[in-house]
Amino acid sequence: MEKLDLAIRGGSVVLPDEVRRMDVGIRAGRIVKLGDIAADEAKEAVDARGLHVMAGMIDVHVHLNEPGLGDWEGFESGSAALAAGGCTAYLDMPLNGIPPTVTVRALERKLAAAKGRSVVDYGCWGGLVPGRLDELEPLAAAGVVGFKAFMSAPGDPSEEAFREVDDATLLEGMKRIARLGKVLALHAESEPIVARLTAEARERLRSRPGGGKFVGGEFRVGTSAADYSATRPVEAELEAVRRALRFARETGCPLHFVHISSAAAVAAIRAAKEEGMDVTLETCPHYLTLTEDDLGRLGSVAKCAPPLRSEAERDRLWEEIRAGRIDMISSDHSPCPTSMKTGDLLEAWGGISGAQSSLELMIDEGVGRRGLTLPQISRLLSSAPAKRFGLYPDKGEIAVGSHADLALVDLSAGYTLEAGDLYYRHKHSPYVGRSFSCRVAATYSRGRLVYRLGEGVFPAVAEEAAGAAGPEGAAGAGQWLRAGGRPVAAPGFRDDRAARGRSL
Ligand SMILES: NC(=O)NC(NC(N)=O)C(=O)[O-]
Ligand SMILES: [Zn+2]
Ligand SMILES: [Zn+2]
Repeated sequence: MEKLDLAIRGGSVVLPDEVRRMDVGIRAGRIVKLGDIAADEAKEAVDARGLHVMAGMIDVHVHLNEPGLGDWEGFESGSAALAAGGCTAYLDMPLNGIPPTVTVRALERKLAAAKGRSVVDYGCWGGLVPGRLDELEPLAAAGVVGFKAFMSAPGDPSEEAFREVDDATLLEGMKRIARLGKVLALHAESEPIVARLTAEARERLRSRPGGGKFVGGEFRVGTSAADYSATRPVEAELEAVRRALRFARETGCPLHFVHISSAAAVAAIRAAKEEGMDVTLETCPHYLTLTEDDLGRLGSVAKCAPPLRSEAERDRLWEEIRAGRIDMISSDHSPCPTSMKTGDLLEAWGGISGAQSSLELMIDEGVGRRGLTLPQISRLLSSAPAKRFGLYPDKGEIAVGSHADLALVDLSAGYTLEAGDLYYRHKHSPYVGRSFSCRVAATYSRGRLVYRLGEGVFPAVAEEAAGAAGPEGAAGAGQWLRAGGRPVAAPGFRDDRAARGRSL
């Protein structure tokens, strides 16, 4: 019998329904054995006693900004941060690179930028934007995992940047994406509501030259956290979610709602699921661990859209998680130069740098304080994303036959996150200064050590790096996860369109 390449011994392995002490045997990048492994069975062994062994997180929502905006983030720094956070695969959004991924040519440029430079595996979203409907089919054929549309303005107003959809584009896009068998991911906030409230907030700011206003007896200059949040109320999210669900009901388009921030939106989506619609949703660690008060305290480093909400809303989202009504967790890592995170809250970049902290936050808060189990966390971070986006059974669970994509987590290694711990190109994050009760100790991608605490990120072994080095010299062995075929329908989806006589 050929020897195992690696045995990870003595860890507590997080399986779909239980946590069990066992060894994990790896050969040729896959898990080939779960159970006791003798010392001479493997070429190499890692002592994982005292650690939990989890399936690597699959982050379905990150913005790595290449090509074009590599000075914001890039495949090397972004994927290194993900690896250090226990993430072994990610799906890159069609913005904020230049050009955005809305044509096959742009996808090719993105893939060229990523090739040999990502530490872990990655897939790519294509974009649904006005005027580019005919690009959907070629993009699907080229292997995008699905399409993403913004229902509100994405923040970069420049000519060549990604544009939000109008309703006609959204409706026609859904018809076509349904025919292509892909999922449409939506940033759901109502542009009419947000644009009007933002214009009014700007007007108020201008009419207070050099001045400010009294907030709770305290004189403040500029936009407060409450002012900013009021420009993007829960109603704006709910209206967009409802409209998108209505269009999806008409067109049969599978939907995935990104970064849902309110229990009301979760409830609307749940009702659609109960109707049998093919729809899923994600929320992000920041909506579960931070509130509007943190935005007030931290400033624009914690600015995002939809905005951080109240403590009550955060607690309701945890209830939704506990009840199994939130399908998955993504980071929505939306980095930028730190200089864009200064100035007035209304004008600062909207987006949180969080890719490195998702798994630790979910364990720290979810398991440590909210009574969730590790298998529940693992479903949210790994198996649900893998199943929804066609990566299962290669990825998403610890099972014989799966890729050896693993995060080794120390549940008793408390630490305080410092800016210097971050692998992002720009070392800001609302979690700097936060104390965590656990820490990722090591990450394996297809059986290859890509991160070890205290040692750092290992982009690739020398042979793999040869010929694959990017412009900056470092190389990553992460592979492009080219999508093919139909994704798996959302849990509970009943394909009774034919029975209802609906024509697409
Ligand atoms: N242009 C962006 O990257 N926006 C992102 N920004 C956030 N979420 O604040 C997003 O996903 O909407
Ligand atoms: Zn968004
Ligand atoms: Zn995003």
